[in-house]
Amino acid sequence: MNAEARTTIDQSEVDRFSAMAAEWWDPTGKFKPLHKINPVRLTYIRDQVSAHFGRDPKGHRPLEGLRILDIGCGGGLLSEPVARMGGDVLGADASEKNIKIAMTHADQSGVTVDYRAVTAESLAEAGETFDVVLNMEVVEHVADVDFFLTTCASMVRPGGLMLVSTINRTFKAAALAIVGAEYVLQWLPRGTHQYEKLVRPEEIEAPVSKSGMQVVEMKGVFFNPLQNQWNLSSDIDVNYMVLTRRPAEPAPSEATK
Ligand SMILES: C[S@@+](CC[C@H](N)C(=O)[O-])C[C@H]1O[C@@H](n2cnc3c(N)ncnc32)[C@H](O)[C@@H]1O
Ligand SMILES: [Mg+2]
Repeated sequence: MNAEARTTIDQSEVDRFSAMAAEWWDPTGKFKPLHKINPVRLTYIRDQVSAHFGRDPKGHRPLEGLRILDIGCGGGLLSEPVARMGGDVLGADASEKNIKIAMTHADQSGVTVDYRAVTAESLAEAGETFDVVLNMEVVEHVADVDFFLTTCASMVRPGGLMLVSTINRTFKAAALAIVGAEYVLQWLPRGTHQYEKLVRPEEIEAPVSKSGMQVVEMKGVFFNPLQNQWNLSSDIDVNYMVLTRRPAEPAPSEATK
């Protein structure tokens, strides 16, 4: 395929999210699962990014001054709280409708986020770079996972991080995240996730490594029905997050050794 023809946009996926855009900030609406999962993933992001950049995670604005890309930001459920933690956040989404909803909500909440209706490939082409790329719940909705991940990774500065979260392509995920969540519990509209589009850990690790980054750890995120909440877990068979980092550039004196 001609490199210029390569795109990460699966138009039917983007259209599906655009059609639900009005519901982004309704905690009981179609995005309820993302609202429910937000506390556990935000704590993980805050703690990992703080530890990596030598910040106090319990400080007032631990992410102050870090340039952060929230790729596939939707209505901004992550962008806003990350900006509140001090992050200088660029929220990018392929859907203009999502970006409009995100902008209106940020205005109303008094949070500053640089929202743009653009793709990862256009940001990379423009030479944008970031200390942290948040790549949460998007890879299972794009057209070309390998290209999407190498493009996102290319924007991570030396010494920076990328966090990827998605759903594994396993029998257990088909049973819990598709049949359970869409058909039995009806947490999500039917058709939100297609089994073939789910992403295995090695399909994240390969493009990330190819881009010169390393996997630091993988963490499962599991719903506990008794507590009615999501927790971190060592089981990455269903929902999981991958923390990756780009090695820092060697100091000039070391580079010449
Ligand atoms: C499940 S939502 C995740 C939203 C947000 N990251 C979160 O976790 O709260 C997936 C989002 O990815 C966006 N999207 C799909 N394909 C994309 C692409 N190729 N580039 C950028 N955004 C994309 C959709 O429009 C949608 O808003
Ligand atoms: Mg998803």
